[in-house]
Amino acid sequence: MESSGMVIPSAQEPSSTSTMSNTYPVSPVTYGAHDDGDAESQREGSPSEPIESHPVSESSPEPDAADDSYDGASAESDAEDEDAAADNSEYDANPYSRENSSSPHPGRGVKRMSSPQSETDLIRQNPDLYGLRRSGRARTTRNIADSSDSDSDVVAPRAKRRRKETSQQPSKASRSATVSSLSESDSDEYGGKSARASKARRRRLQQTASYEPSLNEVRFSTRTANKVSNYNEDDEEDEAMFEADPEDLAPSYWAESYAEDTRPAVDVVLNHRLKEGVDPKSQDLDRSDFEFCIKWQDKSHYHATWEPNEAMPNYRSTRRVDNYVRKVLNEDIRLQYDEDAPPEDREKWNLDRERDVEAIEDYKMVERVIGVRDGEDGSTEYLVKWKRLFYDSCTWEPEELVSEIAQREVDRFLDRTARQPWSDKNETTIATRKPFEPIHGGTPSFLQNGELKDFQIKGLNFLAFNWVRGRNVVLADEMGLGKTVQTVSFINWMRHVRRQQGPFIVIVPLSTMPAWADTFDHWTPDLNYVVYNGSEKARSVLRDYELMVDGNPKRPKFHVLLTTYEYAMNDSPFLGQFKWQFMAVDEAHRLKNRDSQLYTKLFEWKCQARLLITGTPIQNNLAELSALMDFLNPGLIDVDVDMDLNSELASQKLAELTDAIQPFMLRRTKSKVDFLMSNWNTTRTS
Ligand SMILES: Nc1ncnc2c1ncn2[C@@H]1O[C@H](COP(=O)(O)OP(=O)(O)OP(=O)(O)O)[C@@H](O)[C@H]1O
Repeated sequence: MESSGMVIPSAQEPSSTSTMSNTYPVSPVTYGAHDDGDAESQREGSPSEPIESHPVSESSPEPDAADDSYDGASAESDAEDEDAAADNSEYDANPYSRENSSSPHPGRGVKRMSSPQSETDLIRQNPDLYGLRRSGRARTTRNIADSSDSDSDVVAPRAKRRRKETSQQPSKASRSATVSSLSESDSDEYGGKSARASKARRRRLQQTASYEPSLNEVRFSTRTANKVSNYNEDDEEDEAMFEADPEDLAPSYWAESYAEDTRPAVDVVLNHRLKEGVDPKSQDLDRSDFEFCIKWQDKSHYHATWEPNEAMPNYRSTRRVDNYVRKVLNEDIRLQYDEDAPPEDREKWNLDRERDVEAIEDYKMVERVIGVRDGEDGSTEYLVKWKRLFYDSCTWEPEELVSEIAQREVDRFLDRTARQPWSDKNETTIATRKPFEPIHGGTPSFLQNGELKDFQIKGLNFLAFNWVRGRNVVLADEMGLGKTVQTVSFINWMRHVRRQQGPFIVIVPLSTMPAWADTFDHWTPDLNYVVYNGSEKARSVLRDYELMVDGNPKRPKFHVLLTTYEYAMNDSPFLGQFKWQFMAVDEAHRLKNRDSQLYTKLFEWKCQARLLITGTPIQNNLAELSALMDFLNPGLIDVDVDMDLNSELASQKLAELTDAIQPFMLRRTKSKVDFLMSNWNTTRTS
């Protein structure tokens, strides 16, 4: 048992919606498989209807080890047509669909990055559409908050100048974008002072994460971003906030008069409470009646302490406390005691505070132990990654403490260190792999906490069958049918049945990253996956501690690296050093342009097996289809991208093309698998 419960801070990415063209019939072509196929039968390439007149169709995915093809074809249902048409109308109706790039690379021709706020709006307003029509499954368990370090710097000496600089970057509001409806719904709901304070509260609390403007970093968390506040942060209009705190200034500022100040420095004020004995009904409360929960600079949230107001002279950077008092405490007092304060303001304020406090408790929980060293006094120290914080917030902590609060994570770390992934070379090499043996008899034991549906086991068999054959495929099930679950199952099949321990890489859009992490956590808790994201500093910590033994990419120490397109492209020189056993690309229609940077970079990586995952395998034209097919199996399928779709021969040619593609693509629709969402709940055991 190695990892669990990863938190997903991540990079904010450009919108993934694509520009539609009319070079191809509007209805997306679908390839699919009946879910009711005979377990032993297998049909190879039965012709289907022409692509332009009908969605193409389906086959039984039941594998047969003796055959070279896993599936056959037949016409997809009319229902599929309707789904497709509905999808397209959605597309056309959405303004973002035409404006934003399908390529995450910002520098390409007509393509451009959406503003982060637009991205946020798009996610929130169109959860299905974002990421090109993923399912409507709830993705609200984790949300995005920015990870800019400017939060904690805002009252620092050079804050004013910095702020001007950062205004050249994507706006701070943009960086604070969140997919949570909660985070945005209140913008107009409450006015006046409390609204401004509320806005400030929504800014993040996490401290001092270094910010990478180029990646426009954001954070996923298990809670809404607006639960995370930085009470030390300023309102835009509050210029006084930018005055330098002399205590924060660099030593050189004071030249000769400087003497080292060793007092502890306030990093963030996390909370406040009335001192013991103070009457809460008192009408003239002020800051002297309160204690403040202080997170100290260079220390984790775990070591935050309660300090009375009169203790502040003992500390540095207390301007942050002043700011907190002005912006949070005073507002809190006003809302609690002013009878004229609107009740809805008070209610919202209290809810926000509760959420903030909950979030802070998470920051005190050990998510992973990632390193060990001898401390200065010879005692052992562990490097701790804290829950919901990026890797650049890792801190070295004494062994006694970590053992006391997270012995399980210590054990997991030691276990990972002692048993590095090892793969069976006979299975790694395609020529020496054992024949395929389909999974029968229900959910395999290498999956935990749930039961796969029959059609998902067939999907798993489809992936496994083709892997054994050395063929790369597309999993194109309709949204919500469990493509993520099937892919995660397949990865664990490789590990447990074929003794392949990676490294595997899963490249996904930002919006689906939390769902991926949840799926790994839930179904394969024995698998060590690492979420590769965060600022340059965070990724540097990741590289130093989580990925390789002795810095050697030939000796990976993780099973799966989960990342986004942005990081994959940005860190391609590093990530391209690994010899990937398997690469899965989610929302893979992003690879429809073979000239895009994402396509060319991923294509260059050494990778033995590839899987494309998409609910909309073919959208516009044959060139896109050709690009996808060549990404998987270069040169294997000859797609005539210049085909005249109006010619007499078009139907026949398209039917032939359909046959050629069919073995490489599995698509089922909800109507075909008799899909009932409520079934999930009854089958899950936890
Ligand atoms: N066998 C199962 N048992 C319980 N829950 C399941 C099962 N299969 C899928 N789910 C749940 O259904 C939801 C959708 O699954 P998943 O995300 O894997 O689908 P998907 O095809 O990848 O969807 P999308 O195209 O929207 O990404 C998830 O919440 C997942 O946990």
